[in-house]
Amino acid sequence: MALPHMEFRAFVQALKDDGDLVEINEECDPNLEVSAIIRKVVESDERAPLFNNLKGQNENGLWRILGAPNSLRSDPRHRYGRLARHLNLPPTSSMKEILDKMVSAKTTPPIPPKIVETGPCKEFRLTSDQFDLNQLPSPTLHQADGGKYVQTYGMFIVRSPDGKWTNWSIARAMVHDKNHLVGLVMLPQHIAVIHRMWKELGQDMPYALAFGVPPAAIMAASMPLPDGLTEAEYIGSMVNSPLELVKCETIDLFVPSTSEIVFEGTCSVTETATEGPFGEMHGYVFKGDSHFMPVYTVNTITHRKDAILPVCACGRLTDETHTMIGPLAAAEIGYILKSNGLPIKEAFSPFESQVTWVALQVDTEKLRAMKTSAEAFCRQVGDLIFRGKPGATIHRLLLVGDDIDVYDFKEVIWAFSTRCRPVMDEYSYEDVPGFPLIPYMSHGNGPANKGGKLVCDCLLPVEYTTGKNWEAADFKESFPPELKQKVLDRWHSYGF
Ligand SMILES: Cc1cc2c3c(c1C)C(C)(C)C[C@H]1C=C(c4ccccc4)[C@]4(C(=O)NC(=O)N=C4N2C[C@H](O)[C@H](O)[C@H](O)COP(=O)(O)O)N31
Ligand SMILES: [K+]
Repeated sequence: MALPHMEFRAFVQALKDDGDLVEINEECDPNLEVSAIIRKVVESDERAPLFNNLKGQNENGLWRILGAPNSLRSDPRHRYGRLARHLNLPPTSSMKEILDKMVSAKTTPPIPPKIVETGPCKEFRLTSDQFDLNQLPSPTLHQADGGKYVQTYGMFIVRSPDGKWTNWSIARAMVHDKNHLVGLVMLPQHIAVIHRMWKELGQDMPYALAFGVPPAAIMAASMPLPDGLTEAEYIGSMVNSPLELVKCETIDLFVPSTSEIVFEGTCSVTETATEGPFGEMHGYVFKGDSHFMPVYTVNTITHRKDAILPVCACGRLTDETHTMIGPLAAAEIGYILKSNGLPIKEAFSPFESQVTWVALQVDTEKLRAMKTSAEAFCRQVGDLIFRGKPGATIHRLLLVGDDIDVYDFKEVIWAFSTRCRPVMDEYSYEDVPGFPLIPYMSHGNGPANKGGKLVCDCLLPVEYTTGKNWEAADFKESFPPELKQKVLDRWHSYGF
């Protein structure tokens, strides 16, 4: 078996070896029961549930379900252990180490994938008359959802008509009928950009949808990497070995050879159907909130024996939409600011902001050397991020000083609450694309797709000129080191 970050089945075994898996062998109903269990798991950072016995499985065990594939662990020492296992990092890794790994391939040469003849994803093959997506255990995730969201943690593979750019990404999709899905295809996402290219040609877009791909791949699929970048090469470079891909049966695309399940077909550039509502990443499902979205035809399914479908039952904290979408966008945002020469040290999207904020730690010594004003600096940051794709889902950028750990929300909210004067220290952006999935946008008072963004300056004026002129009234900063050491040494003998 390959390493956990390179093969999904090995990843599931690694969770089991970590004591981070609960195997449920009694029959569970994919209609809400499975999702209710996953919801309870992710709301309490419980171990990942593997449902081995689903109502509706076919004779070859298609399919089982792994819930909460990339959510949090309750032990603070292994909080991000499931994410770390996606990247072959130690389970004690911090979020900083995980995100640094995700940007590490920006400065190393791409490693193209290796094409192999066949692989485990080819063990079984079903043509469209041999399966019915409504009979298979496609899960209903929230009672008000508009359909069975079978696709929440699989990877769409689509390629530009000229063949130069192959994009891997996660985008949701629900069962439309026996052999069709309908899925969210929305700009500025690359799947929508490429869909438009095919639409201009008047040709339906070939796609593959691979479930249970190498965990390192699904991480990059969820990251807003630059336009035109082929994730397969990026991931190869990130893990320092070529990904093994195998050709699809019916279309000219390639999928990871160890994928658990592969759907193949074409995404219509003309036919749409109602998609949604869906219990989304910000924690809401609005009844009747559906839109017309493209229809995907599923021509062929190939899969492993007893294949596992990974499922993200998204909504309120803390699931994959929070551990991945916000932090991975923050990693890209931090990289963009640094590569434009701005004095940014760390970038993170706090879960408590429902990943609508990114906190940016500023190197204030370098900031002072810039001899800039708060307004000029904040506008520089806002213009770079709010007018680009990686910032699409973020509505507040918080600039904080060296003393604030952006990975610790208590620190971030302290700086925001005490150093950013409402209105005066906030720089608004109403003329940039907005993120229509946030309720104050989709169901708010203003336009759903435009504006509603702020750069919040949580740096006090002295941090721009002469530097921090205060001490925090806390144990760390308000006592001489030798006294602190004495207190720590004697903590237990005092009686604590
Ligand atoms: C990890 C994860 C990511 C996403 C989603 C989900 C999970 C679990 C589910 C649970 C299915 C919920 C929705 C929520 C989704 C969503 C929709 C729009 C914006 C953000 C999220 C959405 C979706 O339906 N449509 C979409 O276009 N992008 C999604 N992303 C983000 C997307 O994978 C990243 O943005 C990535 O960077 C794409 O690649 P590229 O285009 O940059 O190359 N999808
Ligand atoms: K991507």
